[in-house]
Amino acid sequence: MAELRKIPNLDGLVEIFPRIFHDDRGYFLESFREDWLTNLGIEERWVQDNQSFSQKGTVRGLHFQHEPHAQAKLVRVVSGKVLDVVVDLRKDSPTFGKYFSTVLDSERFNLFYVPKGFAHGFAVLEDAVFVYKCSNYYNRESEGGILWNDPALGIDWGVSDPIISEKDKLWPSIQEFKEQTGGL
Ligand SMILES: Cc1cn([C@H]2C[C@H](O)[C@@H](COP(=O)(O)OP(=O)(O)O[C@H]3O[C@@H](C)C(=O)[C@@H](O)[C@H]3O)O2)c(=O)[nH]c1=O
Repeated sequence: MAELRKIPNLDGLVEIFPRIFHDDRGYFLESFREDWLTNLGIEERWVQDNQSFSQKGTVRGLHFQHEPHAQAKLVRVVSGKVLDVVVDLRKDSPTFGKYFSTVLDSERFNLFYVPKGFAHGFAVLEDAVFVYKCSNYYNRESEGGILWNDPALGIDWGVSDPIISEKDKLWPSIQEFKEQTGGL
């Protein structure tokens, strides 16, 4: 059985630690079970799987999609190690603007469930193949983000001077985001 852990103080986030079976051949694990989440009352319809590779020292994020294309995500690595980061952008959330980070690695193969309403990103601590399920299709026009290194977020990414896309250098601060949208 996998171990499920709700993240205290940030409602809606769940970390999942699958049971890993090692033997002479290698290892086996269940990398997805719908009932992990439905047992917690979380219903998602996963419609898209994504995979990316990133070199050590990369940061991707912090991303979300606006409604009606908002996405919940179920993220993990298949190789390497990342620091996965989410920021609560839910309009009426008492924890709006708060972040949570957790290490995802290919020893524990832990997964992280990120509901709609959060910005998501990760810093690559060891070259990583990152895979994730999404509950809505990619929609370029609905892409949004906030600036990964906005001092107001206070995120310790564990990398300095990262490899980062031009797009990700230009997202607004959380203050600008809040003024422009009020939240997700
Ligand atoms: C995310 C995505 C990108 N693309 C294309 C657009 C672009 O040409 C190329 C690379 O896109 P990006 O630079 O946005 O990729 P990336 O920075 O890896 O974007 C991802 O970052 C992480 C942190 C997330 O949370 C994801 O939801 C997603 O936003 O792939 C798709 O075709 N489908 C998709 O679902």
